[in-house]
Amino acid sequence: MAVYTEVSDEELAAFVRSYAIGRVLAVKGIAEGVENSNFLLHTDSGFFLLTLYEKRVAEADLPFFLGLMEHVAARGITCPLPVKTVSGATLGRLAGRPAAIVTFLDGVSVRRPAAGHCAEVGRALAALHRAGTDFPLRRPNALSITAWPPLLQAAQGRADEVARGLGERAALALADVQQHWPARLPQGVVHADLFPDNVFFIDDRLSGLIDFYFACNDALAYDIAICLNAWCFETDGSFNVTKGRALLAGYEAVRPLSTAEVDALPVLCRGAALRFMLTRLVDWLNVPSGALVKPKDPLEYDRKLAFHMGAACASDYGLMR
Ligand SMILES: Nc1ncnc2c1ncn2[C@@H]1O[C@H](COP(=O)(O)OP(=O)(O)O)[C@@H](O)[C@H]1O
Ligand SMILES: N[C@@H](CCOP(=O)(O)O)C(=O)O
Repeated sequence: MAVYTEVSDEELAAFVRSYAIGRVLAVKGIAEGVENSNFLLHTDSGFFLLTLYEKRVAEADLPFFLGLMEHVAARGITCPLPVKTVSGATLGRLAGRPAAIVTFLDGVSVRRPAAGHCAEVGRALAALHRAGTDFPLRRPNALSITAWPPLLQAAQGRADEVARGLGERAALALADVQQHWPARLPQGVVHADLFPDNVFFIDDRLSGLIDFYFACNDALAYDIAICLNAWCFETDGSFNVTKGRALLAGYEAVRPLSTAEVDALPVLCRGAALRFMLTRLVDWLNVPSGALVKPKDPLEYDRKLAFHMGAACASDYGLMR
């Protein structure tokens, strides 16, 4: 469970009084997630999601995240909407942390995505990219390629405690992506964390997207690479090319890829795998004492990275040209 910050009943009641959503009837820490403290809030007006923003979320970035949700929702993307206080603010402070209340989204995330789910995610990702086109705020990717060397440095000394050779594999992958990283791909607002736990379905139809707290400006195709990694591998570590094909076809039905994006797909997948391996590794080695959190497995992404290091072209991911 990700609850890093505890909130007293008195503090919560006072915080909720600044909104026009009635009294708190119940509150419950949420069992998923690793980044922020999340609570399901039941009030006289219904259900809401209360988030206290933790270490990786810079307070200065919150207007970008909350504004983006409002912006894309107004353009047809189903996602949580920030609830405003009676004085019109979307952001407050609770238990010493920046905090916001957003609307509750119906649906459930899928644990074992099928090709049909991957196709829906591809379409939704492209629709999100289109919806973000005219978003006026900017946020550079704080976890882009320039952030990976310090992450590796922070973990390298202890990486082999997790698996033998892990530090060396990461260093080799980093050198490789640094050498081949594409410079001028189409840019825009990317979600940057569209994992299965951040996509809801109802009756196998995609019903909404959540967790915009890594969103930023970056190469749009990098977001596709993140999704190929998160959606198209099997639990035995193999890449499912049928799922890859479905995701990419879903994406291209809404936003066709340029030749440069197609060509860059393998290195983008390597970079995306390395990024999540490194953040998971750093988190794995630094679980805050007393936090109710289950860190995610860095070795899952070590295995994905190994697949990508052997993949040469976009057809290895199911993209035919
Ligand atoms: N708006 C929402 N509506 C319904 N459930 C939500 C909403 N936001 C988050 N959740 C639930 O809370 C969990 C954790 O949220 P998430 O934003 O992924 O946390 P974190 O950013 O801390 O990792 C999600 O997996 C989902 O179950
Ligand atoms: N998706 C990331 C970690 C961020 O977790 P989320 O719950 O905010 O999606 C990972 O799997 O490493």
